[in-house]
Amino acid sequence: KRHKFWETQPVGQFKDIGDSSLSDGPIEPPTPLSEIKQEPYNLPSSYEWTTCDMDSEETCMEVYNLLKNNYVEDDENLFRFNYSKEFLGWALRPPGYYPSWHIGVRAKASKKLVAFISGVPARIRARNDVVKMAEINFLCVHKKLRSKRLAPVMIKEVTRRVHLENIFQAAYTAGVVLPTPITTCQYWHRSLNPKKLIDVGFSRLGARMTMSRTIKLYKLPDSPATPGFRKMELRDVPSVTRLLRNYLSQFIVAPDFDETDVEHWLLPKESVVDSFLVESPETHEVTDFCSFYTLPSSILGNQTYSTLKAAYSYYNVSTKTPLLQLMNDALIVAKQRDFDVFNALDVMENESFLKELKFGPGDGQLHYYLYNYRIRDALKPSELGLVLL
Ligand SMILES: COc1cccc(CC(=N)NC(=O)c2cccnc2OC2CCNCC2)c1
Repeated sequence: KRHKFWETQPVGQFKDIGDSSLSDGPIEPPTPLSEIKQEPYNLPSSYEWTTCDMDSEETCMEVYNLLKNNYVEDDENLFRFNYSKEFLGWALRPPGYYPSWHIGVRAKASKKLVAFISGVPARIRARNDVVKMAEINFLCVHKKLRSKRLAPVMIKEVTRRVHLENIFQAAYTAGVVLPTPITTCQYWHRSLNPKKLIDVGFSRLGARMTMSRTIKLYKLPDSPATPGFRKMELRDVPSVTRLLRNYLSQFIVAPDFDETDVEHWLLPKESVVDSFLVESPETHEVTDFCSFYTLPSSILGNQTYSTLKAAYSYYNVSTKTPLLQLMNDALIVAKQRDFDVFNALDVMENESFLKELKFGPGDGQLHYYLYNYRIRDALKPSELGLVLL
Protein backbone atom coordinates (compact mmCIF):
# COMPACT_ATOMS: atom_id res chain seq x y z
CA LYS A 1 0.00 0.00 0.00
CA ARG A 2 1.42 3.45 -0.81
CA HIS A 3 2.04 5.81 2.09
CA LYS A 4 2.29 9.10 0.16
CA PHE A 5 3.01 11.14 3.30
CA TRP A 6 5.05 8.69 5.40
CA GLU A 7 7.42 7.91 2.52
CA THR A 8 8.56 11.55 2.75
CA GLN A 9 9.28 11.39 6.51
CA PRO A 10 12.43 10.34 8.47
CA VAL A 11 10.96 7.07 9.68
CA GLY A 12 12.04 3.50 9.04
CA GLN A 13 10.84 2.69 5.53
CA PHE A 14 9.56 -0.77 4.64
CA LYS A 15 12.31 -0.99 1.95
CA ASP A 16 14.94 -0.63 4.74
CA ILE A 17 13.76 -3.67 6.71
CA GLY A 18 16.67 -6.11 7.13
CA ASP A 19 19.28 -3.65 5.82
CA SER A 20 22.03 -4.23 8.40
CA SER A 21 24.18 -1.43 6.92
CA LEU A 22 21.84 1.08 8.65
CA SER A 23 22.78 1.85 12.25
CA ASP A 24 20.52 2.46 15.24
CA GLY A 25 19.81 6.06 16.18
CA PRO A 26 18.61 9.30 14.59
CA ILE A 27 17.80 9.02 10.87
CA GLU A 28 18.29 12.77 10.18
CA PRO A 29 20.59 15.20 12.09
CA PRO A 30 18.91 17.99 14.12
CA THR A 31 17.73 20.95 12.03
CA PRO A 32 19.44 24.25 12.99
CA LEU A 33 16.90 26.68 14.47
CA SER A 34 17.54 29.09 11.55
CA GLU A 35 16.43 26.43 9.05
CA ILE A 36 13.16 25.60 10.83
CA LYS A 37 10.10 27.09 9.16
CA GLN A 38 9.20 30.04 11.40
CA GLU A 39 5.52 30.26 10.45
CA PRO A 40 2.82 27.56 10.63
CA TYR A 41 2.05 25.33 7.65
CA ASN A 42 -0.80 26.34 5.38
CA LEU A 43 -4.28 25.02 6.11
CA PRO A 44 -7.20 24.93 3.64
CA SER A 45 -8.43 28.56 3.44
CA SER A 46 -11.55 28.23 5.62
CA TYR A 47 -9.55 26.82 8.59
CA GLU A 48 -7.09 28.37 11.05
CA TRP A 49 -4.62 27.14 13.65
CA THR A 50 -5.33 27.62 17.31
CA THR A 51 -3.31 26.72 20.40
CA CYS A 52 -5.53 24.95 22.96
CA ASP A 53 -4.86 26.31 26.45
CA MET A 54 -5.52 23.23 28.59
CA ASP A 55 -5.55 25.42 31.71
CA SER A 56 -8.80 26.90 30.40
CA GLU A 57 -11.90 24.96 31.45
CA GLU A 58 -13.68 26.11 28.28
CA THR A 59 -10.91 24.97 25.91
CA CYS A 60 -10.53 21.69 27.81
CA MET A 61 -14.25 21.16 27.24
CA GLU A 62 -13.87 21.86 23.51
CA VAL A 63 -11.06 19.29 23.19
CA TYR A 64 -13.04 16.83 25.33
CA ASN A 65 -16.13 17.16 23.12
CA LEU A 66 -14.20 16.91 19.86
CA LEU A 67 -12.58 13.65 21.02
CA LYS A 68 -15.80 12.33 22.58
CA ASN A 69 -17.58 12.62 19.22
CA ASN A 70 -14.78 12.00 16.72
CA TYR A 71 -11.88 10.01 18.23
CA VAL A 72 -10.88 6.35 17.85
CA GLU A 73 -13.58 3.68 17.60
CA ASP A 74 -13.15 -0.09 17.82
CA ASP A 75 -13.15 -2.11 14.59
CA GLU A 76 -16.91 -2.81 14.82
CA ASN A 77 -17.79 0.84 15.62
CA LEU A 78 -19.54 -0.25 18.83
CA PHE A 79 -17.36 1.90 21.13
CA ARG A 80 -15.48 5.22 21.02
CA PHE A 81 -12.80 6.35 23.48
CA ASN A 82 -14.23 8.90 25.87
CA TYR A 83 -11.23 10.39 27.67
CA SER A 84 -12.41 12.56 30.57
CA LYS A 85 -11.55 16.28 30.82
CA GLU A 86 -9.54 15.59 34.00
CA PHE A 87 -7.64 12.83 32.17
CA LEU A 88 -6.80 15.16 29.25
CA GLY A 89 -5.66 17.89 31.66
CA TRP A 90 -3.32 15.33 33.27
CA ALA A 91 -2.11 13.65 30.08
CA LEU A 92 -1.28 16.95 28.36
CA ARG A 93 0.42 18.82 31.22
CA PRO A 94 3.30 16.70 32.54
CA PRO A 95 6.44 18.36 34.00
CA GLY A 96 8.06 20.62 31.38
CA TYR A 97 5.15 20.52 28.93
CA TYR A 98 4.90 23.01 26.06
CA PRO A 99 1.50 24.75 25.65
CA SER A 100 2.37 25.34 21.97
CA TRP A 101 2.26 21.56 21.41
CA HIS A 102 -1.51 21.49 22.12
CA ILE A 103 -2.57 22.26 18.55
CA GLY A 104 -6.13 22.78 17.34
CA VAL A 105 -7.77 23.68 14.02
CA ARG A 106 -10.85 25.89 13.99
CA ALA A 107 -13.31 26.66 11.20
CA LYS A 108 -12.79 30.41 10.58
CA ALA A 109 -16.53 31.12 10.21
CA SER A 110 -17.93 29.24 13.21
CA LYS A 111 -14.70 29.19 15.33
CA LYS A 112 -15.61 25.54 16.06
CA LEU A 113 -12.75 23.22 17.00
CA VAL A 114 -12.61 20.66 14.17
CA ALA A 115 -9.25 18.95 14.71
CA PHE A 116 -6.56 18.42 17.36
CA ILE A 117 -3.11 16.93 17.81
CA SER A 118 -0.85 16.99 20.89
CA GLY A 119 2.70 16.40 21.99
CA VAL A 120 4.22 16.15 25.47
CA PRO A 121 7.94 15.91 26.29
CA ALA A 122 9.37 12.61 27.52
CA ARG A 123 12.82 11.19 28.11
CA ILE A 124 12.85 7.79 26.42
CA ARG A 125 15.73 5.33 26.46
CA ALA A 126 16.41 3.21 23.37
CA ARG A 127 19.04 0.62 24.37
CA ASN A 128 21.65 2.77 26.13
CA ASP A 129 20.67 6.04 24.51
CA VAL A 130 18.40 8.36 26.55
CA VAL A 131 16.68 10.69 24.08
CA LYS A 132 14.43 13.74 24.65
CA MET A 133 11.35 12.93 22.60
CA ALA A 134 7.83 14.19 22.00
CA GLU A 135 5.04 11.71 22.73
CA ILE A 136 2.42 12.45 20.08
CA ASN A 137 -1.19 11.57 20.87
CA PHE A 138 -4.87 12.46 20.40
CA LEU A 139 -4.66 13.14 16.65
CA CYS A 140 -8.32 13.70 15.80
CA VAL A 141 -10.07 15.16 12.74
CA HIS A 142 -13.84 15.78 12.89
CA LYS A 143 -15.76 13.01 11.12
CA LYS A 144 -17.14 15.52 8.60
CA LEU A 145 -13.61 16.62 7.54
CA ARG A 146 -12.04 13.20 6.91
CA SER A 147 -9.96 12.61 3.72
CA LYS A 148 -9.31 16.34 3.30
CA ARG A 149 -5.65 15.40 3.98
CA LEU A 150 -5.72 17.45 7.23
CA ALA A 151 -3.80 14.80 9.24
CA PRO A 152 -0.51 15.14 7.29
CA VAL A 153 -0.44 18.93 7.71
CA MET A 154 -1.25 18.57 11.44
CA ILE A 155 1.59 16.07 11.83
CA LYS A 156 3.95 18.45 9.99
CA GLU A 157 2.84 21.35 12.21
CA VAL A 158 3.37 19.49 15.49
CA THR A 159 6.74 18.31 14.14
CA ARG A 160 7.68 21.94 13.34
CA ARG A 161 6.71 23.13 16.83
CA VAL A 162 8.62 20.21 18.43
CA HIS A 163 11.69 21.12 16.34
CA LEU A 164 11.42 24.74 17.58
CA GLU A 165 12.01 23.34 21.10
CA ASN A 166 15.15 21.58 19.83
CA ILE A 167 13.61 18.09 20.00
CA PHE A 168 13.95 15.87 16.93
CA GLN A 169 12.56 12.47 17.93
CA ALA A 170 9.02 11.34 18.76
CA ALA A 171 7.05 8.28 19.88
CA TYR A 172 3.46 7.42 18.94
CA THR A 173 1.07 4.48 18.54
CA ALA A 174 -1.62 3.66 16.01
CA GLY A 175 -4.08 0.90 15.31
CA VAL A 176 -3.03 1.01 11.64
CA VAL A 177 0.22 -0.17 10.04
CA LEU A 178 2.43 2.76 8.93
CA PRO A 179 6.15 2.77 8.02
CA THR A 180 7.51 1.12 10.24
CA PRO A 181 6.42 -0.29 13.62
CA ILE A 182 9.18 -0.85 16.21
CA THR A 183 6.81 -3.47 17.62
CA THR A 184 3.23 -4.63 17.26
CA CYS A 185 1.25 -5.48 20.39
CA GLN A 186 -1.84 -7.55 20.90
CA TYR A 187 -4.41 -6.20 23.32
CA TRP A 188 -6.17 -8.38 25.90
CA HIS A 189 -9.27 -7.85 28.02
CA ARG A 190 -10.23 -9.27 31.43
CA SER A 191 -13.97 -9.19 32.13
CA LEU A 192 -14.92 -7.70 35.50
CA ASN A 193 -18.62 -7.17 34.78
CA PRO A 194 -19.32 -9.96 32.26
CA LYS A 195 -23.09 -9.45 32.14
CA LYS A 196 -22.76 -5.82 31.01
CA LEU A 197 -19.94 -6.68 28.57
CA ILE A 198 -22.15 -9.31 26.91
CA ASP A 199 -25.23 -7.05 26.95
CA VAL A 200 -23.33 -4.29 25.09
CA GLY A 201 -21.63 -6.65 22.63
CA PHE A 202 -18.09 -6.20 23.95
CA SER A 203 -17.94 -9.93 24.78
CA ARG A 204 -19.97 -12.92 23.65
CA LEU A 205 -21.29 -15.73 25.82
CA GLY A 206 -18.87 -18.63 25.46
CA ALA A 207 -20.01 -21.80 23.71
CA ARG A 208 -21.78 -24.15 26.15
CA MET A 209 -21.70 -21.32 28.74
CA THR A 210 -24.68 -19.89 30.63
CA MET A 211 -24.72 -16.31 31.92
CA SER A 212 -24.60 -17.46 35.58
CA ARG A 213 -21.68 -19.79 34.81
CA THR A 214 -19.91 -16.88 33.07
CA ILE A 215 -20.49 -14.55 36.05
CA LYS A 216 -19.06 -17.22 38.36
CA LEU A 217 -16.04 -17.77 36.07
CA TYR A 218 -14.97 -14.09 36.37
CA LYS A 219 -15.84 -13.67 40.06
CA LEU A 220 -13.07 -12.10 42.18
CA PRO A 221 -12.48 -11.88 45.96
CA ASP A 222 -13.73 -8.74 47.70
CA SER A 223 -10.25 -7.59 48.74
CA PRO A 224 -6.58 -7.99 47.71
CA ALA A 225 -4.68 -11.06 48.90
CA THR A 226 -1.22 -9.53 49.39
CA PRO A 227 -0.34 -8.33 52.93
CA GLY A 228 0.84 -4.70 52.78
CA PHE A 229 -0.98 -3.95 49.49
CA ARG A 230 -2.04 -0.28 49.65
CA LYS A 231 -2.59 2.87 47.58
CA MET A 232 0.54 4.81 46.61
CA GLU A 233 1.06 8.12 48.45
CA LEU A 234 3.31 11.15 47.88
CA ARG A 235 5.84 9.86 50.44
CA ASP A 236 6.32 6.73 48.26
CA VAL A 237 7.62 8.63 45.20
CA PRO A 238 11.35 8.03 45.93
CA SER A 239 10.97 4.28 46.53
CA VAL A 240 8.57 3.78 43.59
CA THR A 241 10.98 5.69 41.34
CA ARG A 242 13.87 3.43 42.39
CA LEU A 243 11.75 0.30 41.91
CA LEU A 244 10.47 1.41 38.50
CA ARG A 245 13.82 2.67 37.12
CA ASN A 246 15.45 -0.63 38.05
CA TYR A 247 12.62 -2.68 36.56
CA LEU A 248 12.40 -0.72 33.29
CA SER A 249 16.18 -1.00 32.71
CA GLN A 250 15.62 -4.54 31.37
CA PHE A 251 13.61 -3.36 28.34
CA ILE A 252 15.09 -2.14 25.05
CA VAL A 253 12.76 0.90 24.83
CA ALA A 254 11.38 2.43 28.03
CA PRO A 255 10.75 5.80 29.68
CA ASP A 256 13.60 7.25 31.75
CA PHE A 257 11.41 8.36 34.69
CA ASP A 258 12.76 10.57 37.47
CA GLU A 259 10.94 11.42 40.74
CA THR A 260 9.20 14.43 39.17
CA ASP A 261 7.89 12.22 36.36
CA VAL A 262 6.76 9.51 38.82
CA GLU A 263 4.96 12.10 40.94
CA HIS A 264 3.01 13.28 37.90
CA TRP A 265 2.38 10.03 36.02
CA LEU A 266 1.92 7.56 38.87
CA LEU A 267 0.48 9.29 41.96
CA PRO A 268 -3.19 8.24 42.23
CA LYS A 269 -5.57 10.79 40.69
CA GLU A 270 -9.34 10.25 41.06
CA SER A 271 -10.91 8.87 37.84
CA VAL A 272 -7.58 9.25 36.01
CA VAL A 273 -4.92 6.89 37.38
CA ASP A 274 -4.83 4.38 40.25
CA SER A 275 -1.57 3.06 41.69
CA PHE A 276 -0.80 0.60 44.46
CA LEU A 277 2.28 -0.82 46.09
CA VAL A 278 3.25 -3.61 48.47
CA GLU A 279 4.99 -2.40 51.63
CA SER A 280 6.47 -5.33 53.50
CA PRO A 281 4.75 -5.45 56.92
CA GLU A 282 8.07 -6.62 58.48
CA THR A 283 10.69 -4.41 56.82
CA HIS A 284 8.43 -1.58 55.47
CA GLU A 285 10.37 -1.92 52.21
CA VAL A 286 8.37 -1.16 49.03
CA THR A 287 8.77 -4.40 47.06
CA ASP A 288 6.10 -4.27 44.29
CA PHE A 289 3.97 -1.79 42.35
CA CYS A 290 0.97 -1.88 40.03
CA SER A 291 -1.06 0.81 38.26
CA PHE A 292 -3.83 1.29 35.74
CA TYR A 293 -5.38 4.34 34.05
CA THR A 294 -9.09 5.13 33.57
CA LEU A 295 -10.26 5.39 29.96
CA PRO A 296 -14.02 5.02 29.53
CA SER A 297 -15.56 4.34 26.16
CA SER A 298 -18.90 5.61 24.90
CA ILE A 299 -21.18 2.74 23.94
CA LEU A 300 -22.62 3.66 20.55
CA GLY A 301 -26.31 2.81 20.11
CA ASN A 302 -27.20 0.86 23.24
CA GLN A 303 -30.51 1.65 24.99
CA THR A 304 -29.47 0.52 28.50
CA TYR A 305 -25.84 1.58 28.87
CA SER A 306 -23.99 4.70 27.62
CA THR A 307 -20.50 4.12 29.00
CA LEU A 308 -18.04 1.24 29.32
CA LYS A 309 -15.76 1.82 32.32
CA ALA A 310 -12.35 0.44 31.34
CA ALA A 311 -9.06 0.22 33.25
CA TYR A 312 -5.86 0.07 31.20
CA SER A 313 -2.80 -1.64 32.67
CA TYR A 314 -0.04 0.97 33.06
CA TYR A 315 3.28 0.19 34.85
CA ASN A 316 3.67 -2.87 37.07
CA VAL A 317 6.76 -4.07 38.96
CA SER A 318 7.09 -7.25 40.99
CA THR A 319 10.23 -8.06 42.97
CA LYS A 320 8.79 -10.09 45.90
CA THR A 321 5.08 -10.69 45.21
CA PRO A 322 4.57 -13.00 42.20
CA LEU A 323 3.40 -10.86 39.23
CA LEU A 324 0.38 -13.19 38.88
CA GLN A 325 -0.75 -12.44 42.44
CA LEU A 326 0.04 -8.72 42.14
CA MET A 327 -2.03 -8.40 38.95
CA ASN A 328 -4.87 -10.42 40.47
CA ASP A 329 -4.91 -7.84 43.28
CA ALA A 330 -5.03 -5.13 40.59
CA LEU A 331 -8.10 -6.86 39.09
CA ILE A 332 -9.69 -7.04 42.56
CA VAL A 333 -9.26 -3.33 43.30
CA ALA A 334 -10.40 -2.45 39.74
CA LYS A 335 -13.57 -4.49 40.31
CA GLN A 336 -14.02 -2.75 43.70
CA ARG A 337 -13.88 0.58 41.82
CA ASP A 338 -16.65 -0.53 39.46
CA PHE A 339 -14.60 -1.01 36.29
CA ASP A 340 -16.34 -3.21 33.73
CA VAL A 341 -13.17 -4.46 32.04
CA PHE A 342 -9.39 -4.44 32.60
CA ASN A 343 -7.32 -4.06 29.42
CA ALA A 344 -3.66 -4.86 28.88
CA LEU A 345 -1.14 -5.06 26.05
CA ASP A 346 1.25 -8.00 25.75
CA VAL A 347 4.19 -5.68 26.56
CA MET A 348 6.81 -6.11 29.32
CA GLU A 349 6.06 -9.30 31.28
CA ASN A 350 2.30 -9.11 30.78
CA GLU A 351 2.22 -12.32 28.73
CA SER A 352 3.12 -14.23 31.91
CA PHE A 353 -0.25 -13.53 33.53
CA LEU A 354 -2.74 -12.82 30.74
CA LYS A 355 -4.12 -16.31 30.13
CA GLU A 356 -3.96 -17.47 33.74
CA LEU A 357 -5.89 -14.41 34.97
CA LYS A 358 -8.59 -15.10 32.35
CA PHE A 359 -7.78 -12.27 29.91
CA GLY A 360 -9.14 -12.90 26.43
CA PRO A 361 -7.40 -11.66 23.28
CA GLY A 362 -8.81 -8.47 21.74
CA ASP A 363 -9.59 -8.25 18.03
CA GLY A 364 -6.98 -5.65 17.22
CA GLN A 365 -3.33 -4.68 17.42
CA LEU A 366 -1.53 -1.60 18.62
CA HIS A 367 1.59 -0.60 16.66
CA TYR A 368 4.37 1.46 18.29
CA TYR A 369 6.44 3.96 16.27
CA LEU A 370 9.50 6.16 16.70
CA TYR A 371 9.99 9.24 14.52
CA ASN A 372 13.51 10.02 13.26
CA TYR A 373 15.05 7.17 15.25
CA ARG A 374 15.99 3.81 13.76
CA ILE A 375 15.93 0.65 15.79
CA ARG A 376 17.42 -1.83 13.32
CA ASP A 377 15.53 -4.95 14.38
CA ALA A 378 11.88 -4.76 15.44
CA LEU A 379 11.31 -5.54 19.11
CA LYS A 380 9.19 -8.31 20.58
CA PRO A 381 6.40 -6.75 22.67
CA SER A 382 8.12 -8.26 25.75
CA GLU A 383 11.16 -6.06 24.97
CA LEU A 384 9.06 -2.88 25.13
CA GLY A 385 8.66 -1.03 28.43
CA LEU A 386 6.65 1.98 27.22
CA VAL A 387 2.90 2.42 27.75
CA LEU A 388 1.29 5.41 25.99
CA LEU A 389 -2.10 6.77 27.03
C1 LIG B 1 -13.52 -0.54 24.17
O1 LIG B 1 -13.58 0.69 23.50
C2 LIG B 1 -12.71 0.91 22.48
C3 LIG B 1 -12.78 2.17 21.89
C4 LIG B 1 -11.92 2.45 20.83
C5 LIG B 1 -10.99 1.52 20.36
C6 LIG B 1 -10.93 0.27 20.96
C7 LIG B 1 -9.95 -0.76 20.47
C8 LIG B 1 -8.55 -0.21 20.64
N1 LIG B 1 -8.01 0.43 19.70
N2 LIG B 1 -7.91 -0.44 21.84
C9 LIG B 1 -6.62 -0.01 22.06
O2 LIG B 1 -6.00 0.67 21.28
C10 LIG B 1 -6.00 -0.45 23.34
C11 LIG B 1 -6.24 -1.72 23.84
C12 LIG B 1 -5.58 -2.10 25.01
C13 LIG B 1 -4.71 -1.20 25.65
N3 LIG B 1 -4.49 0.04 25.16
C14 LIG B 1 -5.12 0.41 24.04
O3 LIG B 1 -4.92 1.67 23.54
C15 LIG B 1 -4.50 2.64 24.47
C16 LIG B 1 -3.09 3.07 24.09
C17 LIG B 1 -3.10 3.83 22.77
N4 LIG B 1 -4.04 4.96 22.82
C18 LIG B 1 -5.43 4.51 23.11
C19 LIG B 1 -5.49 3.79 24.45
C20 LIG B 1 -11.78 -0.04 22.03
